[in-house]
Amino acid sequence: MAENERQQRVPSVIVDDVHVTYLVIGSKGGAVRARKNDSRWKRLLRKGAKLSGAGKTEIHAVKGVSFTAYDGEVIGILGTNGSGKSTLLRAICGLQPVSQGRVYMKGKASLMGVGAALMKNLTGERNIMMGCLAMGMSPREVRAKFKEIVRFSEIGDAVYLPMSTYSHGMAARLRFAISTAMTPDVLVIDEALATGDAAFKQKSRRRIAEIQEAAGTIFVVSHSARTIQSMCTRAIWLDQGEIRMDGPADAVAKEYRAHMTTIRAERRRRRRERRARRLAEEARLEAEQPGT
Ligand SMILES: Nc1ncnc2c1ncn2[C@@H]1O[C@H](COP(=O)(O)OP(=O)(O)OP(=O)(O)O)[C@@H](O)[C@H]1O
Repeated sequence: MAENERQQRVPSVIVDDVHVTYLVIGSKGGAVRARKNDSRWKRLLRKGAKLSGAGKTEIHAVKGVSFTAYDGEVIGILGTNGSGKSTLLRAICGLQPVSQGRVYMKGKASLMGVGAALMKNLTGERNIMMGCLAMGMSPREVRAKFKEIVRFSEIGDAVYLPMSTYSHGMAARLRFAISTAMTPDVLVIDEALATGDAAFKQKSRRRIAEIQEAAGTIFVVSHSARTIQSMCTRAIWLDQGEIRMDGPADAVAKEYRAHMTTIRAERRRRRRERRARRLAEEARLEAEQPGT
């Protein structure tokens, strides 16, 4: 990239050597020892979790992540389950305390999928009010935006019904409409684009483009390299809490896909080997049976 182009870019988020460690409390030493033999816990331990005899488990979910995001960038965060994507984005939004490092932010971040803030037993109308207030809008601003939010979410009169009566798609559309009601400096979208029909996806992409044009920065989390490739200008691949690759979305998505293909082939190979071993063992036992 040319030096003057680099100088013109305006940083919106600086993530500086960020670590996030979860402390899970509530198991006694014996239970901890028992969990060491549990395959799920073995997986966690491989990812950096530490078991302590005092009934505490430390999960080092994000390990020294550093990068600078710029205005106008749409950054995809890629990674397998448990690689730390959501944790990192929650830390960027200030919703997750970091155990080390810092996040510097120009302006305000809005985490799309204000799921935590929305309440199922309240109507869509009340949730629009609460969700927008939580994002820092004034009651007057919310009232002014109300119709637009309902129109965008396509839920019609259901806005006056409790959210518990909504389909998954209706709830997801309302969340998207609320979280993009104002143009945030930094918009964080966690897996939300997977929901909704093709037309709504198209509409949400247009809205994202509008935010991008308003010189904001957008982060998109997805398991799908294809989504990241089609929507993002840049991608960061997280692997076990660390950055494995950071670069143009096309290049990162391509590498990630190749890596996943290798992993899947390796899993298939191991499954075949396990099956062959089991069949061989069964055949051996059968051959040892008296009278066979
Ligand atoms: N609230 C929590 N308490 C304890 N551990 C957590 C918590 N949230 C996440 N973790 C652990 O932190 C690690 C990273 O999780 P995170 O949800 O950030 O990953 P992810 O890449 O977003 O996963 P997914 O794609 O499955 O949503 C995982 O090992 C997970 O078990």
